[in-house]
Amino acid sequence: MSQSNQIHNALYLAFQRLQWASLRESVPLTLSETDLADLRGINEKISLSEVTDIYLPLSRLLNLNVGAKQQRGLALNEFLGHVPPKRPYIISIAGSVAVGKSTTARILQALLSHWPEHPKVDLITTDGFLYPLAELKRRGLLQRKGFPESYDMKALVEFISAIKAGESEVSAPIYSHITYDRIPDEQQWVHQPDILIIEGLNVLQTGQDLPVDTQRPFVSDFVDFSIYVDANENLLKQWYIDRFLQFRTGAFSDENSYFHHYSKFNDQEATDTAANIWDTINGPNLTLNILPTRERAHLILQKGPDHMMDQVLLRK
Ligand SMILES: Nc1ncnc2c1ncn2[C@@H]1O[C@H](COP(=O)(O)OP(=O)(O)O)[C@@H](O)[C@H]1O
Ligand SMILES: CC(C)(COP(=O)(O)O)[C@@H](O)C(=O)NCCC(=O)O
Repeated sequence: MSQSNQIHNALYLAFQRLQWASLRESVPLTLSETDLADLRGINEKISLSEVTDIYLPLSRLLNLNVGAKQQRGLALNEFLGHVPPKRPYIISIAGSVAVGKSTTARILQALLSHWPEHPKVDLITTDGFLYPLAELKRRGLLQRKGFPESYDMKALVEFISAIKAGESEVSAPIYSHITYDRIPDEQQWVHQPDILIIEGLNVLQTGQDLPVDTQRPFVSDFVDFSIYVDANENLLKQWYIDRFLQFRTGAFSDENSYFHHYSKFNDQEATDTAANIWDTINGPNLTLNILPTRERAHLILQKGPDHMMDQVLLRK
């Protein structure tokens, strides 16, 4: 069954792919060959029609929303009679492991930075706020990686709160998919961007899903526009396995890789291993903690086979 069947129709305007694509008509934005090459650098599998049909209308919608927010800021300035600090517009991107959150985030980062009103667009992933591997082991959470309790939510909320307060420099820890751990002694710095995109499976989670000591505020309190990237679980599992098979010949062959031993696996062994990780960790996390947050999003992007977006749902 398509997961879209479970979404509350009264909450969203639904656009089929072609209807959505037509909403870019008035976008004065065209992509040069260099821009396209940059997008290909993000993910060579991304098709040009996906960019023009889905991401350009989306960048137009986001640009309009950023503009509306900036106008409200001007009204507030006039009312208060002083100039407040520059506060970034915050966009969050949620969804399952392997749905394409980071690819979506990087495409949006590239497209949004073309608009002269907001050229500085930074991107943060919440993976950096996973507890370090040793701490996950100490807490017995190795099989619960990605679950709410595996993140240092307090630090994540402090981070986003500092960004929203307009602090001039804020840092976040960095995660490595190769070492499967936080990178020690390295930070990503954020210096008052016009827009911050924050991507992670937990960005729509609220108090009900989180440990008691981190119940309020939560990430979504600081977010201006939230996106959920959605797909049927059968596809997600397949995309997870495909990515795992690619990693086997790429990242896992690095001797520092946590999964280096998997690089010796044949196709069947690697497929079985990935399917097992999906069935025991990422699949249950999707059902228990990620999918229930979907209807909190302002926009839901629904993908079909080959990562083609077939429906877009926009909150009324
Ligand atoms: N639009 C797309 N077109 C084709 N492949 C994609 C697209 N988005 C993601 N992928 C592929 O799907 C897999 C998961 O994408 P990724 O962005 O790493 O997901 P996430 O950040 O949600 O875990 C990767 O192998 C990636 O190359
Ligand atoms: C780090 C993650 C929790 C987040 O994943 P992402 O959405 O960035 O792909 C995930 O990649 C993960 O490590 N899950 C645990 C099981 C596994 O896939 O190894």
